[in-house]
Amino acid sequence: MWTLVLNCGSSSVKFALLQAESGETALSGLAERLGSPEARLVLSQAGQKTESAHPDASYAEVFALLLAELEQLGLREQVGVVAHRVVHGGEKFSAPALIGPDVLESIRACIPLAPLHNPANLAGIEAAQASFPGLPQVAVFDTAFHQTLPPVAYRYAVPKEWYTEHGVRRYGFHGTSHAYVAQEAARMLNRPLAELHLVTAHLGNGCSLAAVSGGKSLDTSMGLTPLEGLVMGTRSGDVDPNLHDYLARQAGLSLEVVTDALNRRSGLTGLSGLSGDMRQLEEAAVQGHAGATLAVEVFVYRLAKSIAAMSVALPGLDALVFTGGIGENSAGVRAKVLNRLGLLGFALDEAANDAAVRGVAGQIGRPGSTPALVVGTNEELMIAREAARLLTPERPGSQQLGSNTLRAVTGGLA
Ligand SMILES: Nc1ncnc2c1ncn2[C@@H]1O[C@H](COP(=O)(O)OP(=O)(O)O)[C@@H](O)[C@H]1O
Ligand SMILES: CC(=O)OP(=O)(O)O
Ligand SMILES: [Mg+2]
Repeated sequence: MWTLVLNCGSSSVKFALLQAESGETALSGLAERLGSPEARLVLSQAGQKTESAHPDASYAEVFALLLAELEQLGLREQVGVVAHRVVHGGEKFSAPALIGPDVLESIRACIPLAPLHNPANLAGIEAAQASFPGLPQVAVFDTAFHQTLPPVAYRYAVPKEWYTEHGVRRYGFHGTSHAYVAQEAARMLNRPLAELHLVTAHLGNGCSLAAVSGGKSLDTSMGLTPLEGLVMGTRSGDVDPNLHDYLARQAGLSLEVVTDALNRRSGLTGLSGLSGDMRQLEEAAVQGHAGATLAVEVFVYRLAKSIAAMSVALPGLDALVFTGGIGENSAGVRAKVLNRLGLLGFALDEAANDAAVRGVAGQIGRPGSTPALVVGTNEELMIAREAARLLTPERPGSQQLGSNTLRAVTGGLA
């Protein structure tokens, strides 16, 4: 059965049509800069990439283009389930959920906690429901994997009623990616996941760490929202919590202006004054751009510091895992990070590090040192697998959903 996976971001949509069992992918792609004059669609099929410009295209228009493409390939009728990445599920979801009116309402209720992501996720769900009215739609939550965090990791040191009445706690994100690369790391190390203690570093546009012990998340660097923790492409990560107050009094800036700047004009973008794209910054740093050099150095310093802090959650550290666009491709970032982490037993194998680029996974630590692995993430495959696990009752670990339950939660659609 083919699964259509949709990952709707704040200005982009990633999608894949794949088989959950084998990972065989018929079509995948990315629509980015939606709503802007530079909007474009990139499709990958059988190793071939095609790119087209669609100025000012919206989510709905991109979805129509995707459907037309599926139709043309004769695959539209083959889609058996649509699986959606949903960024914030609050405390309600520790597993994927079949989308019905209640689940939609819960996703909507989490909009204030992920204002950049959840509205886009809902737009994707609504578009898919309209186009595939008879099919089960499954939500796979970024937050679900981190529902195993103990209170010591998820509680903030703030008044108790903020937690009990308003849900103020650490939730954590990028859960499907952290879970997937932890499984892959166990395979590469040839050891059971159940006995491994890992720190996983997902370094894309958004960046986060997780401490994964026996396949369970024990701590993570993102918090109530995807703004906390590491330096990211456009997000600040950790700042002094008094920042809003200070800027309001000192510069007359409103809550909205500061929040928007921390999300969209900070991180690598804010530090460099040039770009939030690591590859571009590394190139500019080589040319002597001072802002780019500073941005990369701050990114690396904060990352190394957080990896050391994250290892406190674990009884030991069996390996560090790098993934995401930066983790998979930037040998420079990986080298600088490991060189700062000698105290955790890391020692870089330079040749292995230089060899590990897009699509090439590998061990980049010297023999006898704490292993450091580069692992390609595959959130789409993991989302398809999670959806299949939910919908196939006989599989071990899946939820036992009978057809009546299916009908109930989908409001009669299944
Ligand atoms: N060869 C490379 N060298 C350094 N950074 C790279 C390279 N390729 C991609 N990146 C960086 O990866 C980041 C995007 O990561 P990605 O995981 O694709 O993003 P997203 O979170 O949107 O999925 C960007 O900062 C980009 O510059
Ligand atoms: C939660 C999050 O930060 O997601 P992304 O990296 O896709 O922005
Ligand atoms: Mg990504």
